[in-house]
Amino acid sequence: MLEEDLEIAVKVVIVGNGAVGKSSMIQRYCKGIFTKDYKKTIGVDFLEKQLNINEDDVRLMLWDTAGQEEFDSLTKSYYRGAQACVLVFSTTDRDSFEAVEKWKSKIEEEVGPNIPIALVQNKIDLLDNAVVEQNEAEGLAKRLKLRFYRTSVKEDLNVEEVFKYLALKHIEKMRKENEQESETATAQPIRQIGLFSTGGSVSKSNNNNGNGLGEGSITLQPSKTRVASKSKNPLSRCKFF
Ligand SMILES: Nc1nc2c(ncn2[C@@H]2O[C@H](COP(=O)(O)OP(=O)(O)OP(=O)(O)O)[C@@H](O)[C@H]2O)c(=O)[nH]1
Repeated sequence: MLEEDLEIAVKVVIVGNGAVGKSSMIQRYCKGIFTKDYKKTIGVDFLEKQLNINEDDVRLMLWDTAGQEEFDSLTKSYYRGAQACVLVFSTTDRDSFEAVEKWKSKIEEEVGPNIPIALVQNKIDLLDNAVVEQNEAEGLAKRLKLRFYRTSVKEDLNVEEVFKYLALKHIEKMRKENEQESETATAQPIRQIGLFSTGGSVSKSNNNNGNGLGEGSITLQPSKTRVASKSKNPLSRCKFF
């Protein structure tokens, strides 16, 4: 299969207290709509969005998780395998800001410390009723080493930027891991034929011993999160399940 027929799939989880605007953010990003009604998420929802970043086709699988504590044990199981995270709090809800560290720990407990996270202060159209100062939000982002965005889902401010940043971070991370793997593979030549890991690209160590067969090996590198079959149908760029 040709490289250009592949796309990068990224599992993104959206977390944060109830009513901060998580579902609205995904709806805005995927469907371009905003509704004033609040319908709390029961468990989890899932939407998908395709985008193109520097020639790479990326499919974001967006998991919208319930912010209410009653769903905690259920939503936690959906964090597994997440490759990026949007952590949202609201400009008008102090508790949601104070819960940021707790959400970060919850995510990292399930998926480890290296997951790219964007910290998002939503509802900045309501700055007149703000209960969180801009500098304290920025300070928290700095202390937790998270990229910080201020968004208004209602006014469609900065929403795309959040997801683009996470997609870019994921691609960067994937490239680094691939490079490290190839470096390790060249540094330690494998001397057995038939040793391989699942899927992906083939690399050959060519150590010909004179009988034409060589004593080298064929190593199959894992293909990471790439999935096959790039869809050319523009209507399929945003799906709702
Ligand atoms: N003014 C304003 N209201 C917003 C914004 N984003 C979301 N809302 C409103 O905030 C309320 C809660 O939004 P939701 O998206 O349902 O919140 P949620 O975080 O998914 O909530 P849970 O499902 O309980 O976790 C809704 O009434 C939205 O219309 C925003 O940027 N500005």
